[in-house]
Amino acid sequence: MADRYVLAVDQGTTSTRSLVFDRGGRMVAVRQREHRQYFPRPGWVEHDPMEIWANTRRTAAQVLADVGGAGEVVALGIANQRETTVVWERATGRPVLRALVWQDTRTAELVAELVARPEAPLVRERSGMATAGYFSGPRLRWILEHVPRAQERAERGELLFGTMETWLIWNLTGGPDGGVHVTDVTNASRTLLMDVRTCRWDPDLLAFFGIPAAMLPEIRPSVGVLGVATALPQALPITGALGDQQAALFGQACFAPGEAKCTYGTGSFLLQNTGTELVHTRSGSISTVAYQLAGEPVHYALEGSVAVTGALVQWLRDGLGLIGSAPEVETLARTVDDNGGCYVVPAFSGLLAPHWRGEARGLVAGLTSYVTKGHLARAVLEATGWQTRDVVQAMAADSGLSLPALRVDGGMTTNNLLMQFIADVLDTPVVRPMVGETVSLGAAYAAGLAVGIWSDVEALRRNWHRAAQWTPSRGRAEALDAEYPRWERAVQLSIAWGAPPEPGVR
Ligand SMILES: Nc1ncnc2c1ncn2[C@@H]1O[C@H](COP(=O)(O)OP(=O)(O)O)[C@@H](O)[C@H]1O
Ligand SMILES: O=P(O)(O)OC[C@H](O)CO
Repeated sequence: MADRYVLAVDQGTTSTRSLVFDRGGRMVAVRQREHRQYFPRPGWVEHDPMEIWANTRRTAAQVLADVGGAGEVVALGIANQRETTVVWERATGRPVLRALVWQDTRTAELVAELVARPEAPLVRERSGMATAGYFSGPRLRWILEHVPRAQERAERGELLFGTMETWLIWNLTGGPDGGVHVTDVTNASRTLLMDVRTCRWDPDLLAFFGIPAAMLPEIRPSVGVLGVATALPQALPITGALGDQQAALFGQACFAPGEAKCTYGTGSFLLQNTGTELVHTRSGSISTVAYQLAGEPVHYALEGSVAVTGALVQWLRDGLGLIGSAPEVETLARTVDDNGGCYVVPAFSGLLAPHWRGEARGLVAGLTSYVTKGHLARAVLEATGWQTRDVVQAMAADSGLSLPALRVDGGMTTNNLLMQFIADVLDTPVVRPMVGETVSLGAAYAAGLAVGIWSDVEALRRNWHRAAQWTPSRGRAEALDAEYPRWERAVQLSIAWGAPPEPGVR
């Protein structure tokens, strides 16, 4: 009998990848296409949804051809960049403007107005999230205010809203000709419009943001039938969809409360499974949906989202020209023994968790003539470690859960110096699995579970194998504990720097 395979689409911030996995969780084919990044104004970041749809269709068709007759591809799972917001015409499938990407900061003023309203605490209570421009709700509000007649057209049901998985599923299942308008519950949890306890659109939140219910997709479990993709060379049931960071949690087999992963890429996203009980957050982490299997209760996670980690290394390379490639940051950092008293806070577009201060701006603190580019490189890497500690502390305060180990993935995890620093600064072992493609693997797992490729999550757990581990160095945690207040002070300075000056102060 031919092997049974699963197709996964990983629709990310910079590219779209289609991958095919076998039952052992091994990747047997992969195709990738980058899409253009549009920066029409400072702080604005846009993608062309039509380009992303074309890339999805093309890469998926390519991998299906690549595996050819070798095995039978039986299901499709989707993982996507989260919070990126698309609005399109139901009748034509044409987006009303380009997608507003999760990194886009144009809603800053709008968010400040919303936060000042007396009903604002409702947002955290109901959605589990912070009222921040990072999430989709404010972007959708912005679109309805700025695209001519969008509000009235949305109210009449002529316009549809979706995050990337919704947009892709609608197109895959027929677009204007009967496309299915659905979202998975993890993506819906990032909109600020869903009650995180009931997992339904919340009328009070819709009223708060002024969003017409007629434009919203139906919320569905992450694992279960979402539709049939008829727009591919082979019709395939779409049986899994997850936001990419939740997909990485799934692909890392973090199914038990306390198990956690952090994906270290352009930004970093630490998610810790908290089980089927919702955790109320007060310390700056957010309560998000981890996943839901059809017919089963929702599993929740706490999340610490950090906007800039690998992007700071890119800045060292492209902005300052101090290194020629990202891996060179480790060589440069190893030319010195410590940070020389230097701290870099990469608040390029404000700070996300646990501070949620959109106005913060980046800074380099502690400069003396002693500091060299080696110290700066070390401070750049340490910024990722310190930010990880910030979010882990907030999550521990919110959940009371300990962190026995941190599973890691993403481009920065090839940096041994950084991974050791993270193990030391958290005083926790850091482990990396054999399969680094955790996002797409998670999407494949979700889709494959629904069609019986894997019997249950325990079968997925057995596929997880450790490739590398970093253990805390003896005595280092105490030294870093003592140093941590300096980092915290640098963060406070970066927030103060971005705040409007007090009246009378020049
Ligand atoms: N050896 C390294 N040390 C530090 N940072 C690295 C290293 N290799 C890659 N990076 C950073 O990792 C990021 C790319 O990781 P990736 O997981 O591909 O990110 P994304 O999925 O967000 O595009 C880049 O920001 C790059 O600067
Ligand atoms: O596409 P990525 O990997 O940059 O992930 C983006 C996150 O989903 C944003 O919340």
